[in-house]
Amino acid sequence: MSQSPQQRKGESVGGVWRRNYHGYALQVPHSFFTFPEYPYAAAPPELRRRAEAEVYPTGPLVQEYIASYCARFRLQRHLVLGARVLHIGSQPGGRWAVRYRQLPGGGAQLAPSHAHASTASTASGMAPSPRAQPGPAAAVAAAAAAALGGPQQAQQAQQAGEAAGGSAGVSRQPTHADSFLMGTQGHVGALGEEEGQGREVEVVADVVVCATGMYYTPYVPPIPGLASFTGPALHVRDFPSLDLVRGKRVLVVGAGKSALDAAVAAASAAAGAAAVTSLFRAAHWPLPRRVLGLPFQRVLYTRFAAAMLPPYYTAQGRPSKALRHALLAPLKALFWRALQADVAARMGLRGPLKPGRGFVEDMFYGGQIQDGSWNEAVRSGCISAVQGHLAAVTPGGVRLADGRELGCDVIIFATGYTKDYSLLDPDTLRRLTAAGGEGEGAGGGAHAAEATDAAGKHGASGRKGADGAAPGAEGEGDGGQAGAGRGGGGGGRGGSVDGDAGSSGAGAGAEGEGVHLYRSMLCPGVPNLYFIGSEAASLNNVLTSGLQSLWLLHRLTAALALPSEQDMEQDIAAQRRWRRRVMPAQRHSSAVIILYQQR
Ligand SMILES: NC(=O)C1=CN([C@@H]2O[C@H](COP(=O)(O)OP(=O)(O)OC[C@H]3O[C@@H](n4cnc5c(N)ncnc54)[C@H](OP(=O)(O)O)[C@@H]3O)[C@@H](O)[C@H]2O)C=CC1
Ligand SMILES: O=C(O)C(=O)Cc1c[nH]c2ccccc12
Repeated sequence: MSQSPQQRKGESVGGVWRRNYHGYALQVPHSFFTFPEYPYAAAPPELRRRAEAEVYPTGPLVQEYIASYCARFRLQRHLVLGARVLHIGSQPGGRWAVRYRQLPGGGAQLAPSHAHASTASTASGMAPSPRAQPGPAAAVAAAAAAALGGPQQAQQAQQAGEAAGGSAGVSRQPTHADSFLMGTQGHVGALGEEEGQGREVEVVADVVVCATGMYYTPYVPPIPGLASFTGPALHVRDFPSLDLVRGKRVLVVGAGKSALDAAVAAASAAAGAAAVTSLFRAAHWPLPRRVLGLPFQRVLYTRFAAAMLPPYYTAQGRPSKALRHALLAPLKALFWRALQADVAARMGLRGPLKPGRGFVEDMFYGGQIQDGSWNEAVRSGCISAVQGHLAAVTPGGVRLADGRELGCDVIIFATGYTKDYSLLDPDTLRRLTAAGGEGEGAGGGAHAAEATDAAGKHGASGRKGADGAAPGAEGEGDGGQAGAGRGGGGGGRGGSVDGDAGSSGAGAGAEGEGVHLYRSMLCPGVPNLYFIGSEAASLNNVLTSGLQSLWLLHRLTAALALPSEQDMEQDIAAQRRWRRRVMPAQRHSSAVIILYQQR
């Protein structure tokens, strides 16, 4: 099996917006993907003009916007570029020792004396330190920027002449970093070949903020025979150029946003592919840009939509809320049925293209805005849509569970992302995965069911809950999930698929339903470690990260006191029970906020 093409670029900020699949673009209007303190109207005229012309901007434009944001708030001063974090270990006194490798050509070194805002070092983010206060706008802004993508942010400005290191020696920097924001160079996949090179550096930080993103570490299911495939097999994130598919029979695995977009790109006339097949195990509800005669956001980004949801976990045990929701149940069912009917009609969803789950339950997978191109391409025969379960890869294609064989020359796995917190020391990792209490017959706070196990449950839930308003009606079954600590299934590291299941294992539970945190941001019993963006999926991620940054700012300036550890544990446990009842089990279910963002 051949390697996927690697795209090597200079460093810059932007995470997933810096490089992704061919033709990727923002699925929401750019006004919903904007730092509150930096509307497009405040951007330089050239960027502003281009954004005005693109309500749904292309990925590179979003990346430029993020870079422009960094320039505006002069965040370069706080960035360490081309730094690959190797280990984050807790130290006595609640501090963290962060060890990283400064990659050759990897940009600027940490220069504490030049740092203006006093911030603590992070794996790939930053946080204001309690000691000397940065201007809130800059601090919050920087943290929000860090939350945008993968491990991550860098800025070209400091790059010149910094062919850092070259030798593999270990240097111990000053033991206390005043302030910096750390980022690796591009995707992890691009770094593998540099393993063993560069200078190792260790710094001690008061606070670590993990802002490594929800969608950074590619997930490729462990499929037998993958290594025997003769053509390229890659994760969708490594599909930046149509050259890969010219004249080829292309198989795209998955039915999420990336999968449908990649299939449309591969089936375009410009790509000149010989054939394109979308293979998926279950269809998801597409969300058209207009629903019920209105722009989608006028319907779904509202308190009305929030009121139509199953009650939030905080309503548990409150009779008045329970009564209100019981009274509203018929209206909720009606509303979601009307919405589903409208979407199904608008997008021509029939047969296997019509999702079995109700709209609300399905949104817990992440949701996706579609402009109808994929459905149109399927209708016109440019894409063949095949529903089935991938059982094995053969040298010339794939075999499905029902025995069908599909021949193909290229496989694009648009099978989503996982988390990898294996940089954290084992004790911290154990605490993270145990948050909210262990037990309940499910093997700990973070399950380690593989996606396929989770699919078993999805399959079982099948066509129930079609009214979408009461997905909880399926009961609390945790069946099929067991045993924390399985790290399998995270192949695809190195940018291509090597079939080496388990190579990137998250170590403890990130293959299951994720880590359950207090307010999606911290783990009781693990002081000075915060998560921004990497454990929260909403329908407005920049805003969510921005709000989390503000919260953190108040927390670190001691303006905000936390509840007791016991109360936080109880809150996490209540939330986890509710999630298991209301949401389908999947890799990100501990982090899903989605439509509840309005509450
Ligand atoms: N422009 C934008 O703003 C974009 C935003 N996004 C967002 O990023 C997030 C991630 O999207 P995406 O990259 O599409 O990933 P998703 O996780 O949403 O989708 C992964 C897909 O892979 C399938 N899959 C996973 N494991 C297996 C397996 N073992 N066998 C078969 N199929 C499997 C899933 O199937 P199943 O559903 O059955 O589990 C699903 O169809 C989403 O929230 C999306 O909205 C993504 C792209 C662009
Ligand atoms: O803020 C973003 O990055 C988003 O695109 C959020 C998002 C994820 N899934 C969605 C489904 C419908 C609308 C927005 C989103």
